[in-house]
Amino acid sequence: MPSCSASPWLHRCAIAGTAAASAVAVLVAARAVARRRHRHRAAALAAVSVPPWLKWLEESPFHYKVRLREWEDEDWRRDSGWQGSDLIHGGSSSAICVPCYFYSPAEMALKGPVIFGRSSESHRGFCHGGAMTSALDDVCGHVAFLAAGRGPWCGATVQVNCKLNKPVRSGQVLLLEGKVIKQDGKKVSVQASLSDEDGLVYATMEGLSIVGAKMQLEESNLDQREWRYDEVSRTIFDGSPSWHLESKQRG
Ligand SMILES: CCCCCCCC(=O)SCCNC(=O)CCNC(=O)[C@H](O)C(C)(C)COP(=O)(O)OP(=O)(O)OC[C@H]1O[C@@H](n2cnc3c(N)ncnc32)[C@H](O)[C@@H]1OP(=O)(O)O
Repeated sequence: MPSCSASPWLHRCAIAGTAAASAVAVLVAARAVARRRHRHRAAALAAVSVPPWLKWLEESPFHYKVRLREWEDEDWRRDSGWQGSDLIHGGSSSAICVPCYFYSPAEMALKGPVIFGRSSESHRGFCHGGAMTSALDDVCGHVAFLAAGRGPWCGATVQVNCKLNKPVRSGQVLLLEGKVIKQDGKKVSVQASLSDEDGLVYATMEGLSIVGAKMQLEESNLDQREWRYDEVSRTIFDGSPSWHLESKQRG
């Protein structure tokens, strides 16, 4: 290091260089933290993944696993304008947790396990009817977006008419299924159900979702995303090119 008194200019350069190096170090550390958080989140989702009786969904040649970046990447989610965690796709600590969805284009049907967590409880040991309805609402929206072929969040669920047939125990894992039965312009009619391993039906829904609706006052690239199908991994991604590639590399 040159003498400071001998060369104030060199001294300033050295300080600037040190500051730049620190900034780079902070950036690298922040990236590492983000990557670690991402891995933890993916591990948390994997930990609550598909129960043995629904493993066939992972192996089915007719189904594609659906991956939305906002379900998996908390940092990206926060930086992209989301303000909280997803009611349904927020991971194992959620009251209602769908760890993954599988879509069959041929059937226009979306299926996935749903875990009603301890905080979904209402009456002693049983889960809240609103929790069952929320799960059905979620599948109604997402199956409509997939079947309409546009992209994620291209509309909303506007009707969920549910029939709650049997009480669901808090902690219970059920199969959540939604199927498009009709599309009339922007209106997509969906039938959905919650059933268990033995085929017992706990709830059914006749729902309506609207597609091609403007959901944000100011639209951004996020609202223009399209579904991307990856035939090798049998996955549907949310269409952000970098996310698609990064996810493929990670497997
Ligand atoms: C975002 C979804 C993610 C999926 C998983 C999560 C599910 C959700 O929680 S979604 C969030 C909860 N839902 C909402 O907040 C929806 C609130 N509603 C809305 O914002 C608006 O109704 C919106 C934007 C969806 C539709 O508005 P807009 O694009 O102006 O549609 P609009 O022209 O009024 O209606 C289109 C058609 O749908 C019909 N329609 C609209 N709402 C309803 C309704 N509730 N019931 C029956 N029909 C309806 C209209 O009658 C019209 O029919 P037609 O074409 O025959 O005349």
